[in-house]
Amino acid sequence: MSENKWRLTLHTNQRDELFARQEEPIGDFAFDSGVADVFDDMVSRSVPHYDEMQRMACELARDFARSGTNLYDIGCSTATTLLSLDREIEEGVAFVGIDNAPDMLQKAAQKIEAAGTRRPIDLRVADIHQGFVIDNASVVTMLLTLQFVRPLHRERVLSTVHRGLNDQGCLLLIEKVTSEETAFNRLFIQHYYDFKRRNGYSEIEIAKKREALENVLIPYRLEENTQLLKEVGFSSVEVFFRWYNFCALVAVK
Ligand SMILES: Nc1ncnc2c1ncn2[C@@H]1O[C@H](C[S@+](CC[C@H]([NH3+])C(=O)[O-])CC(=O)[O-])[C@@H](O)[C@H]1O
Ligand SMILES: O=C(O)C(=O)Cc1ccccc1
Repeated sequence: MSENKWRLTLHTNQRDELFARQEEPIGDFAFDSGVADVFDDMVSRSVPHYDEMQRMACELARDFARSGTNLYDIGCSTATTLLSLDREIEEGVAFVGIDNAPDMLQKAAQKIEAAGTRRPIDLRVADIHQGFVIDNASVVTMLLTLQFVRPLHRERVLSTVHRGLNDQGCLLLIEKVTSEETAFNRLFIQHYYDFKRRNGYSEIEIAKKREALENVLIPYRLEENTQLLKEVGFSSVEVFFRWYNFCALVAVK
């Protein structure tokens, strides 16, 4: 690895102190360069069992991937999933990463370049609120991304994914979810914040991020997600992982 590539790899692993530092009033959470710089650390300290959910999603993706088709990762962020998938899945499957944040895709491109992949990875800047292309797909992954899509657009986004999948193709989804029972909801969120504390986030950091995400990350109930998937035409839907308010789903066309 060249010195430059090594530097880029290290750069991606900066510690997330975004909400520890900011003095100014909290704005809405955005995937800008500040977030992109610390994203890998942020996501691994903020999402319970992140590595295991990634591993399982890749394992299931491999079960459904077919040579001569496309695999799309919607909300690919810094390409963590695409890099794992590249090691798992045969080279006859073409990879496309979609994200609307140029700063995140820049990090993705750097990581892909530094890692060296078995196939070219097509990174596309696209806002899925505006429309996007899914074609001849055997696998689509949307890991922690549908939750950022405005509720009114979710059905259309999932319809586009369903239309672009081949028969027997699958969508892999990971979402933060809410519970219908407010008592459970409160407990699950408490335990989630305990998890963040164990991972080194302070009360202030937790509170500030919560505020920043308030109108940006809108979790649905598991049943709402399942119903939406069925409504747009998926024939079977199954939960493959759950930890309190995080849930992973596989849906087959
Ligand atoms: N409208 C949109 N159009 C396109 N992309 C969007 C949109 N809204 C948000 N994004 C993108 O969705 C990603 C969500 S992060 C995914 C993690 C990754 N999947 C992982 O498994 O490591 C999850 C998280 O931050 O909790 C970001 O990169 C946004 O730019
Ligand atoms: O931190 C949170 O509350 C989350 O739901 C996870 C997350 C991780 C990275 C960016 C935004 C949200």
